[in-house]
Amino acid sequence: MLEVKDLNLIYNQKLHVLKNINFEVKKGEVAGIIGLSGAGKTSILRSLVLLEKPTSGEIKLNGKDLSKLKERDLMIERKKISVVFQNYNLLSTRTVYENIALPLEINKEKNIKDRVLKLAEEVGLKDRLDHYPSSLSGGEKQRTAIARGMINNPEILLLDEPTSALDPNTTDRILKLVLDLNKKHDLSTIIVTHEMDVIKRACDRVVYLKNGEVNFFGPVYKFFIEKEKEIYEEFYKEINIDWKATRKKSGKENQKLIKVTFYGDSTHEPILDEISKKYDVKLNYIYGKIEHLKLKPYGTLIIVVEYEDRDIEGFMKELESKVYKLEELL
Ligand SMILES: Nc1ncnc2c1ncn2[C@@H]1O[C@H](COP(=O)(O)OP(=O)(O)OP(=O)(O)O)[C@@H](O)[C@H]1O
Repeated sequence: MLEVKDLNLIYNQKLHVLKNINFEVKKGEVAGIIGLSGAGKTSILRSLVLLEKPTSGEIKLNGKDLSKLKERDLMIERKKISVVFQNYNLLSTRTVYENIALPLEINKEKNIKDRVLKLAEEVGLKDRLDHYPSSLSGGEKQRTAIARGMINNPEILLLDEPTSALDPNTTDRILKLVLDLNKKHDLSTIIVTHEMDVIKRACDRVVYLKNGEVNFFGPVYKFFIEKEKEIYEEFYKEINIDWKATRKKSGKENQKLIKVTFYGDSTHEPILDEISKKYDVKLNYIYGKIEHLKLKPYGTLIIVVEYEDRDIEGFMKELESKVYKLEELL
């Protein structure tokens, strides 16, 4: 439904911030756009709704290239994409009710009260409708901004850093709300974030932006499995394991250092235990973790295999056939 093709954005004819960006978002999908500060996330978000006119490339919504539309047609198509900005952009002189109703008032639409009340109930703001933004918590402000974004039944909801200003419990509740709305309305949702956890817990596919380029675009599980080392080094420096030291320590004869990746149901099965017994090899676990993604878990283990005179080739072959990925690190 949304296709971004060879998108380029150059600010002031010199700063090339978005370089040949390609990705798509399907109907009902939750896509995440992640990158470190300065990677170009906000620039993409602004380009998607033509607040920034792309220097070249296409932004196709249901086959129509928004960047080529005339002002009037663009206004019509633009209404199908709602943006919830990071600072909420709520009007301080209007109550929660009046903030949510604003887009309907501007369009002089009917049944405003019914629609606002229904949505307020859905997002959990029924008891806050006559409050002003200054008396709302961060989570309530975010709910109000999301409700206002949803009031026109958009086809795409674009959320800019929806949880970066919230505590962990409120983050949980806002992500749950976003996923509930996504399911109930079969709504395509794009979340711009710098938090890996948001990608893990809420997204189906991810666009990983690095220095204005798409470094990865694909399913979230593939992203974490294939880009693991890179993203751990970039985003979680403090828990990165010392690969060099690990390699050195295990560099003896009749030993292999392997990395095993599981995905889905096999993550919780005793595969290694069974195969190691069958081939009578000894396993020394150096590092392990299980991550819970939106749909299925994935796990990584780093193991030293001690094999003496055992059939190590048979062991490796059988293990490879039963796990998502097997790598020999040494
Ligand atoms: N309107 C603008 N004019 C000129 N340069 C800009 C403009 N907006 C952003 N930039 C520059 O473009 C680059 C990408 O910025 P952008 O805000 O898109 O990144 P970001 O990934 O959203 O970062 P952050 O997470 O810090 O918000 C930065 O070098 C920034 O200084």
